[in-house]
Amino acid sequence: MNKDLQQPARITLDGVCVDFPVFNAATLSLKNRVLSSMTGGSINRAADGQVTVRGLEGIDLDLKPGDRLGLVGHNGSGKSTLLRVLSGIYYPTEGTADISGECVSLINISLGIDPEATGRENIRLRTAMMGLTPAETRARIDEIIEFSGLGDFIDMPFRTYSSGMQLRLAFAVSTAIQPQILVMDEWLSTGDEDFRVRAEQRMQSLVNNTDILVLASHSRPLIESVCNRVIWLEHGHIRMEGEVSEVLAAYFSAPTSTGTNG
Ligand SMILES: Nc1ncnc2c1ncn2[C@@H]1O[C@H](COP(=O)(O)OP(=O)(O)OP(=O)(O)O)[C@@H](O)[C@H]1O
Repeated sequence: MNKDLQQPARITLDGVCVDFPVFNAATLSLKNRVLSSMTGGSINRAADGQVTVRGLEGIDLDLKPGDRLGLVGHNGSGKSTLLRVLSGIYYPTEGTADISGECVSLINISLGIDPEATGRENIRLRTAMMGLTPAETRARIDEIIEFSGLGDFIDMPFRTYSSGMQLRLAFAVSTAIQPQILVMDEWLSTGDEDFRVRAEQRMQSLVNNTDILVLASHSRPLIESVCNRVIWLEHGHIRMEGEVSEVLAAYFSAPTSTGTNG
């Protein structure tokens, strides 16, 4: 989309809750409250017996251009669920999520890949999933193929690729557009030395030029290097929010059931 026509990016969550119904939990004893452990959301049983896991509870969030938000928290604290709400994959069970701006999620870059289709066909599939029109894809496809370095293999079925070649294609297409909002859970780095250098530059450029970044990670150095604000999630709630150094210091020094954080 023409940058001049774009609305400023904005993310506003108001009281967002996400519940997951669990259909085969009939024998689950709820006497042992899950909150006694450090991991996971709360497990609840409704009057009709339906068991649900509450992945997120009462999340309020307001992100504007310039915000680089890091998400930390134990396993099961709700980081991936929140990233999926921000990517439009999950809708809140309660509350509202208003997300304005082109969003690219790098949570699962191999999502939607068809192993029987060729690399070129998979580029078209993936760019369509990312919201590009056929004309926008045509304008970018040569660059994506060039970046992937797959040469003539681009017209071979994806299933014939080595695992490194598969990742090259998935990376090249997933990072082909500069979004206003970038959602990710790891710093993507893949391929042999030459590809890794180019992938690193491309990731850095995406992160530098996105209006809003949301990054969930267990890596303290990664969050420290790219974020300017951090939320600590615990059992689906926001336990602490604020400056990077302040929140990370509290999170990494907090006692845990395993004696270690991250
Ligand atoms: N599809 C699902 N069905 C049922 N419960 C789910 C589902 N997805 C997530 N949950 C639950 O929601 C809670 C939050 O999970 P989530 O994956 O968001 O945690 P996380 O912080 O990303 O964890 P990790 O660090 O292990 O990746 C957990 O209690 C999890 O069991």
